[in-house]
Amino acid sequence: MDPTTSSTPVVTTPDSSSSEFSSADFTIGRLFQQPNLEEKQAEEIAFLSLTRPSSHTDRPIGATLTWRDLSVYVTAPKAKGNVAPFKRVLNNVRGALQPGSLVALMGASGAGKSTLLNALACRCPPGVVVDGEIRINGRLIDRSFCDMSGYVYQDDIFVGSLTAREHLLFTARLKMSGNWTVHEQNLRVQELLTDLGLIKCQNVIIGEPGVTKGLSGGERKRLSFASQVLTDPPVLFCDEPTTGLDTFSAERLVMMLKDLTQRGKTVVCTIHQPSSETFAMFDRLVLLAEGRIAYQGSSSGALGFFESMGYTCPATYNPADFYVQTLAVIPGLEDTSRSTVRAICDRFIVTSTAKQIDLLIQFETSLGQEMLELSTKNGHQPVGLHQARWAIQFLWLVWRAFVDSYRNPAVHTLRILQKIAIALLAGLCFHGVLGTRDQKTIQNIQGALFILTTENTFPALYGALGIFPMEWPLFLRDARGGLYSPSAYYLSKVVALIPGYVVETFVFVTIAYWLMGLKPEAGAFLYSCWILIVTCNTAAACGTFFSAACESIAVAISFLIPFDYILFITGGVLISLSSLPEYVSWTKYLSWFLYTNEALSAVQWQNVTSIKCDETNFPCLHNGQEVMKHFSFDSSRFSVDITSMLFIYCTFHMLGLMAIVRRSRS
Ligand SMILES: Nc1ncnc2c1ncn2[C@@H]1O[C@H](COP(=O)(O)OP(=O)(O)OP(=O)(O)O)[C@@H](O)[C@H]1O
Repeated sequence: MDPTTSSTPVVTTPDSSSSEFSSADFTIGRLFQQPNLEEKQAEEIAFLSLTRPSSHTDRPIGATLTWRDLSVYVTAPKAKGNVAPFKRVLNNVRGALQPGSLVALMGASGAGKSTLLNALACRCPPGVVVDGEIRINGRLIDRSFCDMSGYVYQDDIFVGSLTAREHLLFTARLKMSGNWTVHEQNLRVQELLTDLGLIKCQNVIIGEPGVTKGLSGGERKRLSFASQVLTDPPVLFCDEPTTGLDTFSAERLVMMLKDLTQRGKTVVCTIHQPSSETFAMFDRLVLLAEGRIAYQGSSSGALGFFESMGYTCPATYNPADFYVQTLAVIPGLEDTSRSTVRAICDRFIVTSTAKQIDLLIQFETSLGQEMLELSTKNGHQPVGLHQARWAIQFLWLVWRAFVDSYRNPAVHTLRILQKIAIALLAGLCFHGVLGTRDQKTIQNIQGALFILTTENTFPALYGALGIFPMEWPLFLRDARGGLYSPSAYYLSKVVALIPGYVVETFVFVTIAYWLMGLKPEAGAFLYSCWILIVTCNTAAACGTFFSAACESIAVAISFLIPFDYILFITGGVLISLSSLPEYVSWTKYLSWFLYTNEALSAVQWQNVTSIKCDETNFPCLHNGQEVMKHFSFDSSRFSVDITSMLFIYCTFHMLGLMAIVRRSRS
C-alpha cells in the first residue's frame, strides 16, 4: 500500500481550494474512511512501522513528517553565577512535510536550521534537549527512525584509502545485511554507482583533501549521498549539501534529490545561498528566524507572503537571498531586525497556510493514535531497519582496517626499517660481550634483555596513542548513526594491529638476539620471541587504553609519561625489587617490564650450572639460579609472568572499551 499513489482524496480542508496542502495531499486520511479497518490492519501496521517489505523490488514507502510544540535547548556557556544553564534555540515550532517534497530549510546564520534538522532527524548531539512531538506518519519518532532515515552531513568523512565502490560495499554490508541478501546489496551498490555517475571513479581511492589525491568534491558529495540512500530511506536529511560545490555540481546534486522526491521520498535540506536555478528546484520552503518559523509552504507562495507584509523582492534579486536578508539580525540594527522578525513570524502563524499545517498535524496525530491502538491490540511493535549482526560488523571493520593498512605500505616499510636499524645497532653494541660465562657477562646479559624489553614496549605503547583520536569523528558519526557498535569497532582495531606487532617483534628479536649472542638455542630464541610478542601487545593494549580514554594524542602522552615511568622503575633492573619502598612496591605487579624481564631471564639462566668467578669479584654468582635470586627473580614464576601479562592485556582492553563506549555517549 503506497500512500503516495492513492487515488481517493478523502479529507476536505476548510479552505482546500487555495490550500498549500491540497486535499489530495491528505491521502493518509483515507484510513479513516475505511469501514473495515480491521481487515486492513496488516498493511496499515506495515505502513506505520515503515519496515522494509520482504523483496528487493518493494521499496519503503513515503513518509509524512510532522512536529509541534517543538523547542530545543542547548547547554549555554556557563556565565558567572550559572544562572541560565540552558539556552532555547528553537522556540515552540510546528510544521509538516509530506512525501514527495523537496524542502529547503533556510534562514540567517544562527537561526536554528541545523538544530531543527538534527531534531527532526533524531540526531541531536548529547547535551541537547528536545521538547515536543515529532511524528512520522503519525507515530512518535524514536531511535529506530535514525536507522530508517538518511542523513547527509555537511562535511564528508571517509576512510580515504578505500575506493568509492569499497566504501559503498562496506556501508551496504553493515546497513543492509538484516534485510537484503548479499546479491541484492551488490545490485543496489551497482545501481547507485550508475545512477549517481560514480561508475567512472568507482575504483578510485577516495583520498583526503589536501593530503592524498582522490575523488573530487562533487564525487565525494555524491558518494556520501549514495551511502545514505542505500537502504532507500523514506526521509532524507541533508545538511548544506551544496556547500563547497560549484554551481553546476550543486544543481546536479539538487536534481538528484529532486529525482528522489519524485519517487515519493521526503528530502529536507538546510541550504545556504543557492543560485536562483537551484532554489527553483525546491518545491517547499521552511524559513527560520531567531528559532521561530517565519514561513513554511510552497516556494512560490513565499514571495506573496512577504509582499503581503510589505517586503517585495526586487525583480533582479535571487528570492533565496532576499528572504535570508529580510530575516537576518543586522549588527547595529538588532532591535529593528528583531522586531521585523517577530512581526513576520507572528503574521505567519495566523495565515491559512499555517492553519492547514495545524490541521495536517492533527490528522497525523490522530492517525498515529489509531494505529498505535491497532498495533498494541495485535501485538505488533514498530521496528526500524535491522542493524547488522555484531560478528558482521566486526568482520567488515577488520576488513576495512586491513585495507587501510595495506594501502599505506610506506608506513609499514618505514616501521620495519626502523626496527631493523635499531636491532642492528643494539646487536652490534652487545656483539661479542655475552659469550663467556663470567661475572661481567651477567650484567651484560641483563642489559641486553632490558634493551629487548624496552624496544618492544615503547614504540608499541606510544604508537598506539594515535589509533582513536585520528578516527574519532568518523567513529562517532558511524556509531551514532547506528552503523556499528563501539565494541565491534574497538575490537576490530585491536585485531587489525596484532599481525603488525607480531611481524615487527619477530624481525627485531631475530636480528638482535643472534647478533647480541644470547643463549644459542632454538628453544630459548623461540621462547624469547613469544615473551616479547606478548610484551609488545601488552604495551600496545596500554597505549590503546590511553588512546581511547583521551581526546587527543597530546593529552594521552601527558598521562602516559608518569605512568610508564613508574612501571619502568619497578621493572626489576634499575632497582632491586626487594629494596623497593613499601608504599611503591605494589606497583611492580602492574609492571609488564618486571614480568618480561623475569621471563626472559628465566629462559637465559635456565640450566646454567656454572659461572666463572674471578677472585676480585665479590660477591660471586655461581650459577643461573643465583643470578635469578640476585635480581629477586624466580624462574618458577614463568607461567605466572605470561599469565599476568595476558591479564594486564585484557584489563587494558576492557578499560579501553569502556572508555570508548562512555565517550561515544557523552
Ligand atoms: N550544542 C550547542 N551548544 C551551544 N549552542 C548551540 C549548540 N547548538 C546550537 N547552538 C546555538 O544555537 C543557535 C542555532 O544554531 P544552528 O547551528 O542551528 O544555526 P544555523 O541556522 O544552522 O546556523 P549556520 O547557518 O551558521 O550553521 C546558534 O546561536 C548556535 O550557537
